[in-house]
Amino acid sequence: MARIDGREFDQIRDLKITRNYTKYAEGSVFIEMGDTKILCNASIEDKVPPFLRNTGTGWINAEYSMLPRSTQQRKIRDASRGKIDGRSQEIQRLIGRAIRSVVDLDKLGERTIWIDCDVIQADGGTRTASITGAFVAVLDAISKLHKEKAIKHMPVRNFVSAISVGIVNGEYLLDLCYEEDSNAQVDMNIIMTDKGEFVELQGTGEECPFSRKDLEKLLELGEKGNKMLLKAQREALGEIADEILGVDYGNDVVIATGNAHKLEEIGDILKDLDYNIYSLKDVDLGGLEIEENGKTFEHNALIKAREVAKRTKMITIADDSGLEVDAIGKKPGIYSARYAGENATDEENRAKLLKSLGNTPMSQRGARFVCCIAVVFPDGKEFVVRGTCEGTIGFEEKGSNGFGYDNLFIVNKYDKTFAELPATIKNAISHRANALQLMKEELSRRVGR
Ligand SMILES: O=c1nc[nH]c2c1ncn2[C@H]1C[C@H](O)[C@@H](COP(=O)(O)OP(=O)(O)OP(=O)(O)O)O1
Ligand SMILES: [Mg+2]
Repeated sequence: MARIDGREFDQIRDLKITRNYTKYAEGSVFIEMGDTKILCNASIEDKVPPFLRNTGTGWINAEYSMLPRSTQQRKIRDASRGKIDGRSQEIQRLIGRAIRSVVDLDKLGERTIWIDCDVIQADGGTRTASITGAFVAVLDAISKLHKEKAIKHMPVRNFVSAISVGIVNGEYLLDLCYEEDSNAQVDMNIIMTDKGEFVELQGTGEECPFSRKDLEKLLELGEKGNKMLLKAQREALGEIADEILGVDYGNDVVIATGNAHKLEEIGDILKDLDYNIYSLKDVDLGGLEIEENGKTFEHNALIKAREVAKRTKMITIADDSGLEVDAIGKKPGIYSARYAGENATDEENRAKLLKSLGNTPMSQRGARFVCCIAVVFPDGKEFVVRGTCEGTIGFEEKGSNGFGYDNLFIVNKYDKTFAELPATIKNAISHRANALQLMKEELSRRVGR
């Protein structure tokens, strides 16, 4: 059955978030969701309620109110009635809880943030839109404090938003307008963070109890809706959002290596990160030759990543790696690929290594693989990490897996060469695995995934 405003069952209403709507409040947001329109102001007061005095901890309090003519029939002002009704009371406590759930009150210091949500026009979903708008206002207000250095560390951990879902005439619907809300058999408010976690669920089957399956369907819709709200909040906040969510560099990553084995190992370790992974072959940069003229693994990795990032405008990952053998002064080091000459094959390089070590006894054939991974972002930001793996250089080649010096490198932990071990083990303990683990941690800090 078609919805009264022609939306799909999983479509939210037109959403508009306007920041700096009024001029006095530290954070002022006007949120419009279809015909629901709410002014959400966040004000900062330099004191806290008595129970928090001298604790260094802050507080967030919310008030919610509907203007007399926000509804179809005029509603008497709270002030004229002399008290706020139970519904408003319940809603304002919900808003307070939702916003507090994503803010570190300790880091806020002894301050109170007052959230005022005033409904200008109500067409369903006012409590959820209040939360979505109030979060933006609060983040704006807190960012100001942070910018002025009144607070040291950003107290906002996550984004939070809220949306309604329900079952109307037997259909699961996202973002109910008033008409739908008042005909709903089940209605539910779903408050979530950007991490996809739930902050609060308010579901009632007053008209008709609902099943576990119904609940799952509703949660799925709620998740979808909150994702759209998050996107709108992020767009409205611009750079301020990046501080909390990480920068959104898109989903494309290119691995800048001419080495098919590295490509496979790196791709394997990154596959759970939800990126589209491209290789140099996919991006076609002509016969690009990058001169690895750095003096360290770190520098060479950066040289490769920078060049490819500049040309592809994608997040670029490059690896520079090699073998350090202690008995020969950490050679071949950064020259590992060209140890036996500029276009040397792996075989030639290994032969040269065995020759240079000669009869050096096992106890003095200690070595380590080193891997530096550089990540360069489209905006030029970059970082580099290093991973190592300790071992010993054997007297002869053993095993047929892997590449490069693998069949000469006996891993201490297994007493077998990398070429004798299955890829699953190598990819769990190698220098590259260790570097990639560090890379993943730093990457997720920066891009928020
Ligand atoms: O897990 C490994 N197992 C065996 N050997 C390894 C490994 N990791 C690096 N290696 C050796 C191969 C090459 O001799 C040198 C890397 O040189 P390096 O310039 O970083 O790589 P590359 O020229 O093959 O590819 P590219 O620069 O396009 O990424 O170290
Ligand atoms: Mg190379």
